Amino acid sequence: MSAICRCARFSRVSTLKTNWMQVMTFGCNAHPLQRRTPDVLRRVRNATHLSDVTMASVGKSTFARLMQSACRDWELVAEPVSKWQNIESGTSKGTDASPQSTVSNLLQMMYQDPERWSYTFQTYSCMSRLRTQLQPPPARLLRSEGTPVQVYERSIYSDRYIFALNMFELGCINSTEWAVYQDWHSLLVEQFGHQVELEGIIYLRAPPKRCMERLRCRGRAEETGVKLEYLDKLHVQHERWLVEKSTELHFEKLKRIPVLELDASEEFQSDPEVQEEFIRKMKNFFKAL
Ligand SMILES: Nc1ncnc2c1ncn2[C@@H]1O[C@H](COP(=O)(O)OP(=O)(O)O)[C@@H](O)[C@H]1O
Ligand SMILES: Nc1nc2c(ncn2[C@H]2C[C@H](O)[C@@H](COP(=O)(O)O)O2)c(=O)[nH]1
Repeated sequence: MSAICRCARFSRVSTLKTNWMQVMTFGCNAHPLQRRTPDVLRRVRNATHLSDVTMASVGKSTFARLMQSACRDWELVAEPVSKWQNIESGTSKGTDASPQSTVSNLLQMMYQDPERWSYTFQTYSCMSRLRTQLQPPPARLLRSEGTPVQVYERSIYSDRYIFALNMFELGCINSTEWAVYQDWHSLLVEQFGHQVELEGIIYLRAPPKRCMERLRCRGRAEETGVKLEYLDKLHVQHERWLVEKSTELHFEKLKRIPVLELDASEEFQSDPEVQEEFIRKMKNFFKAL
């Protein structure tokens, strides 16, 4: 790492959301804007997936509000779900036809016909996560005198090691698609290097049944057909990766990344004591990175 990079160290965090887990990762970033500041910037991404991880509904957005109200230097970068729901394509059929535009809901297509659309969905979700991870931090964080942290809801790693892997194991992505996905994913990680590395992961852990209750409570139309078994599978993927450490990972730094586990089954939304405990744990975690 160059001297310039050293004096402008960034931490990136991403959250993974799978069934109800969220992950944040931190990493060192060498974005040009970041090089101009001597501050230590911590970026957090939450995935969690996973929220996803998605099944989602572990409470990422709720957690994000808590984080941001706790500290001005902490920012959670949301996942572009609305982009997945509104993909605009221009169509121009024949010379006389005036150009028309169609809007597709890829999230809905993926849930309605996962065998047909999962690979397409993972290419688009991964691309949108990569784009998010490559964005420079906002000026407010760059100017901060404190220890800024950016947390991403999910990362390109939860895309691969939670969702895409899960879809492959469910048979919704075939072995050819899986090989192609892994090939370009590894190339992207290698090419973008430090810009996509994470320094830590925050795992918002909750039982799939609790996530299912929250998912129903949220009432997103595309998710009406989501079954508890699907959330169970996402939960297992999170546990394998973040707790049992049995998922086969392909990136050295990711194998050694620190993980902060928070019990998201608690009603942290309305309990100030639980909120304070979360904040204390996060502060200690960020400090130790
Ligand atoms: N800790 C919590 N306790 C109780 N309800 C929660 C909690 N976290 C989230 N919820 C509720 O669950 C639903 C989904 O939460 P949300 O934060 O939107 O999930 P996500 O962003 O992970 O998809 C919302 O209706 C929210 O009010
Ligand atoms: N198949 C995939 N589904 C995904 C992925 N990322 C998110 N999702 C789903 C999960 C939810 O239904 C919705 C948004 O989730 P939140 O938990 O963030 O609200 O999208 C993915 O990579 N693959």
